[in-house]
Amino acid sequence: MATVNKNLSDYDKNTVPNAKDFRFGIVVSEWNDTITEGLFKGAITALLENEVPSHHIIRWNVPGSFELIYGSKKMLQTQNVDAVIAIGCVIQGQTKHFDFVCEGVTQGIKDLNVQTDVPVIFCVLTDDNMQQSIDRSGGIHGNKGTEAAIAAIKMAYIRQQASLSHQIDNQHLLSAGALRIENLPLQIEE
Ligand SMILES: Nc1c(NC[C@H](O)[C@H](O)[C@H](O)CO)[nH]c(=O)[nH]c1=O
Ligand SMILES: CC(=O)[C@@H](O)COP(=O)(O)O
Repeated sequence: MATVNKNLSDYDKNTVPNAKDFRFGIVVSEWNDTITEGLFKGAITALLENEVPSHHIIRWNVPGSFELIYGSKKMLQTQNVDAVIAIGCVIQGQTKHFDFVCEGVTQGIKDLNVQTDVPVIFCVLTDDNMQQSIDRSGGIHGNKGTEAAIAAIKMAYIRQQASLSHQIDNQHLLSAGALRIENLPLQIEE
């Protein structure tokens, strides 16, 4: 389904987990800042509407979308966040640079999701022209920042539940008598 058939700001509040204890990092590209500020507004509004305390949200700015990769990596490495939202807007110019920036930031953020334990949400517009970006950052097609914030809450919840499940599994094993190998007395053969 293309964006034209779906308003990016629409979501069912009943499907959004309780987010009041989660902390979020938001990394914002300064390229096309009229658009990225609109995306940020959509994201911060959705987080606050879902009871995320304002002091649980940390924002960093980076020069362009390509720097979202490093900025998001340092955000999740140094700040105690449950998810990161990477906000950018890449618009086709006269050269193939658009293709390389879009591919680079896409692969870079994918790599962060594979290699780290904190979900990084891809809130990067990759548009043919400024009007498409306006339409998707609070215009007729809604706000991708809103969509990204809801995704961030849902992924933070999945991360939390996965961690709890892992702890329960371990606790179950220990309580069922599966002692840790390092606690067993070692019998040294003479
Ligand atoms: N043309 C756009 C860029 N280009 C800049 C790169 O993202 C990067 O900052 C530069 O190559 C230095 O590493 N960035 C955008 O976010 N949007 C564009 O339309
Ligand atoms: C996405 C870009 O880097 C692009 O907007 C830069 O414009 P140009 O391809 O005309 O140099």
